[in-house]
Amino acid sequence: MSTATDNRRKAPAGERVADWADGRLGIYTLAKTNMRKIFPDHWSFMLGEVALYSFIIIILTGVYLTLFFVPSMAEVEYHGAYVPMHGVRMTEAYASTLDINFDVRGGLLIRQIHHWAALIFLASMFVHMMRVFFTGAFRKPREVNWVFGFLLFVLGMFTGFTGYSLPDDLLSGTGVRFMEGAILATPVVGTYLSMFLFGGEFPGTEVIPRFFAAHVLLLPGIMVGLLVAHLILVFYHKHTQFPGPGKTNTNVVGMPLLPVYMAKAGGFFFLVFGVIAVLSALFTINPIWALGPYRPDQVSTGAQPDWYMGFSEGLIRAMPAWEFVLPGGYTLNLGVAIPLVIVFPLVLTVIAVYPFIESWVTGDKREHHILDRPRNAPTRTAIGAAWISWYLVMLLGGGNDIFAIHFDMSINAVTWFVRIAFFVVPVIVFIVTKRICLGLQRRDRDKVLHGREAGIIKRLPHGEFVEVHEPLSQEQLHTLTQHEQPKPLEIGPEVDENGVRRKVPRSQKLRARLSRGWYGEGSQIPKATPEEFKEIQSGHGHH
Ligand code: HEM
Ligand code: HEM
Repeated sequence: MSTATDNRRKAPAGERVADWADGRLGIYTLAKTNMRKIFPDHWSFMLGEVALYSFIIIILTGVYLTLFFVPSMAEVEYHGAYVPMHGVRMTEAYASTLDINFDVRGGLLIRQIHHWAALIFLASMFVHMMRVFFTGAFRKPREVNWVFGFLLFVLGMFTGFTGYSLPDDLLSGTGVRFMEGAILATPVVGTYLSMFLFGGEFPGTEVIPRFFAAHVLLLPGIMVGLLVAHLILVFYHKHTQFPGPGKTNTNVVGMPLLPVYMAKAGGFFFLVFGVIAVLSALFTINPIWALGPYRPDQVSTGAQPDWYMGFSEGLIRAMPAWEFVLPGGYTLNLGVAIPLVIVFPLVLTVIAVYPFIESWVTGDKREHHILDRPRNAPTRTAIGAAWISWYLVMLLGGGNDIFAIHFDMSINAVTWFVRIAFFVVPVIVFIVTKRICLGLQRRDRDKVLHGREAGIIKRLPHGEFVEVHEPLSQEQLHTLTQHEQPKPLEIGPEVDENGVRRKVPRSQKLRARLSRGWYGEGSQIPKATPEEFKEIQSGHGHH
């Protein structure tokens, strides 16, 4: 007679491991609720993924660099593999970075991958942020996730800056000097802050070890925490989707996370890694051996920060060198304080709180899971475009010397152009973008009412030529007409029917005025009404 135990077939090994884990971690319930989670498909949703994958690549390569990099400002005489530097006195930080390039196996490639991945990481974050901005994906309930993302962007900038400074070469030292200047220009506390950061007079012997701790531990640690929170929120809110048939504020149309999305994401990771590796293998970045070690009394020509710091560099180069000595001998360096201590943080703050500003102006407190087509939010799109143009102008300002040399122009002419463009270009771009959006809305309206121009010309029996218009499909009609066209906020009459004045706070008046700019006449083209559509369809007014 056989026992019950003999009869029971042994479960496959994988299932047994899963059972074991489920008993302790509850993975079945977790997987059941999340594995079939739907992800909508659109190429622009891959931008966040590029940021994610380049961040992973940065961490992997960073760990390798940490094995060989020596974060010390102690002076040594170089005798490594790079002969032209033999006998030169330098810090251990610089010497160890030379060693990473010339003595460590794979060191140069890993260093290049780390640097290229950093540039792509910040660029992808920037473009991802623009995607979120232009489609209105930051609206309720995602405002907090916008703030998390914003913090990732700022921390990414500073992590990049501290990393860039670690090799202690002439270029990066010049960047640290720039930062010291900004700190010193801060009224009242500047000198104390600088002394605190550098552990005494610039450059001292402390800044590299301190930047190292911040670069490999503190800042990436905070970033990993924020990133986890960011992705949990993406999961929790579910992803937004572009308007289309069957897509509503209460559903998500797309592919399940497992297996489709996971397979795609895995492949995409290797694609991003591959592109960064090819870039790093082919194009030299930051050849510190050609720059030499940092010395405070030297600056090389054409010194440039990485692109994401170019905005602040432009601000400072365009600003006139205003400096006043106050009674009592206190120097106020407005030429540095205005751009770096006031304008730069102010710009960052406005970006951080933008979702709250917009919802205050529009009075829109509803949840949005369907994205805006940028043309249907002309004011927001125009603000975004104006901001990008402003950023580019400042980037040009940050490279004024490079432009002057390459285009054989006077550096003063470039600087004056940037000063004027700083005020003029964003205004022009704002107006032009808004008009383009309205033009596109008008085209949508025409397409809805009259169909798509087919490009086929027909001659009627009485001799008239007409162009054939093809009607749009139901899906296309839905996409072009699903958006709402809210009315601007009204504050109502200031005097009631009994002649009693109602006090309207100034902030409400400002809000109403801004709301008119957002939704009022001239900011949206009324979409075709069902009546207009029916009339055209029934044959009247057709051409
Ligand atoms: C370390 C940097 C970042 C990573 C790795 C990251 C990653 C992601 C990923 C993978 C998604 C989902 C897919 C997508 O929509 O692209 C996402 C969504 C989102 N991200 Fe980021 N992000 C980063 C930075 C930012 C920044 C700088 C912002 C804005 C300031 C931001 C705001 C958002 C918002 C609001 C969503 C939700 C969008 C939606 O549901 O449509 N993120 N992020
Ligand atoms: C957002 C994250 C990060 C960014 C944007 C970033 C960026 C950079 C940049 C631009 C450099 C200068 C590279 C060069 O010499 O050309 C650098 C250097 C360095 N990074 Fe990072 N990094 C990040 C995270 C990390 C992490 C997590 C680690 C370690 C676990 C790390 C370790 C290092 C080391 C040791 C160096 C100095 C060696 C060298 O300059 O080649 N980094 N980093």
